[in-house]
Amino acid sequence: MSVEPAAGRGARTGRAASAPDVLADVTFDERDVQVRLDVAGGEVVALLGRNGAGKSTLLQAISGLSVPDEGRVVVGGQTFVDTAAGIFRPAHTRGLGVLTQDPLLFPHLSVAANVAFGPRSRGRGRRAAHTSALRWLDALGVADLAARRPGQLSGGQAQRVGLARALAVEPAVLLLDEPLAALDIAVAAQLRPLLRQICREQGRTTLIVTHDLLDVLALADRIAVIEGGRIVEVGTTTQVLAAPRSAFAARLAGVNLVPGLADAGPAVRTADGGRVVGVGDVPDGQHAVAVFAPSAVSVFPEPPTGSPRNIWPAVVTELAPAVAGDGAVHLRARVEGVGLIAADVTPAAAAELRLEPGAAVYLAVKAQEVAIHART
Ligand SMILES: Nc1ncnc2c1ncn2[C@@H]1O[C@H](COP(=O)(O)OP(=O)(O)OP(=O)(O)O)[C@@H](O)[C@H]1O
Repeated sequence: MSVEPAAGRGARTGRAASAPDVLADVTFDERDVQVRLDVAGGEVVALLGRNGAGKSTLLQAISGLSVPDEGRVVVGGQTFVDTAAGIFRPAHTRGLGVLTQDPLLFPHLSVAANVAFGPRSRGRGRRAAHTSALRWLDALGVADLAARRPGQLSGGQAQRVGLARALAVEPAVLLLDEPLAALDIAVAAQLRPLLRQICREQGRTTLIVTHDLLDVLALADRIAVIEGGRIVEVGTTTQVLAAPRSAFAARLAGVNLVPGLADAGPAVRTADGGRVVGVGDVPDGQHAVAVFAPSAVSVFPEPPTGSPRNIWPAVVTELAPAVAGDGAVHLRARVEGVGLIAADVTPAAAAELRLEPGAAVYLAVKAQEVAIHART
């Protein structure tokens, strides 16, 4: 897979860290949205929050699709919006790469013409724009679809074309609004590494709205959580997931995450000598994370017999009613070398196992229940 960097964009280290690449400080009265966010050059920020929180409104303020009642939007030193000074640059003059759930391709144009449209409207000649479109389609693995109409594409193909179109304008900033949400899991899993390469490995300043923990883990340097039109939590991905302060981040972090390096197994080897076996294809030695649900963890008083690949002695540290309120007991137990692991057990099992803080137990997790992903 090869995805070329857009001309003129530096690597992550290539930009001055002093000035933010994106500054948005905007208020929408009717929507009750008031947010301020800085994004540094080359940084990938994930915007999280429940439906209606204001994530898309923030992206629209930056892209020019919505006009704030008050505030400023400055990208790469250029003022796109300054309500006090009466400045508003229309969306098509901002040179940003935008991709939403639905790539909104022009149905009457071929795939190649859709991708060439941006460069054309920015003054490139027909031939140069076409050549650039083919280059981007090739980089995204869909060159063979150049002559098709959007109606002849699958969802995943259309999203690759949408990404090629967003990149063909050589955007200063990428704005991605749930780009994988409409795709089925297998197609999203194919596109995620491509997005990772485009955003992170090539150091493109990116804002991505997502509900998916896997997107956050694979792509984001920082997380900003929006609730009720306000940013309630901002931090590095590791900080927010390790110690979430907002309800949304806590729910997102409700899964077990074990970071480390990938090794054959496939498995994740932790810095403290622990190992979690799972399913995944992260190359050996790369940063990886093992992800599994508390419901996938079984608790035993003695080492279980049978097939689970992960069996760990553990000490219970905490018991609480499960967040879901379904009558299950939510337990945390410390596993040497692996860390704190959350497990859900039924109240009957909790009683039978005499689970209480300090109890010595064994945790078992089947390898098939553990997803191993590349990590930021
Ligand atoms: N075009 C619009 N005109 C008026 N109000 C709007 C408009 N679009 C969104 N809103 C309102 O603004 C608030 C924020 O909506 P927004 O679409 O930004 O949320 P979101 O976090 O992106 O949600 P979702 O995850 O559902 O896309 C909501 O109360 C919504 O009803």
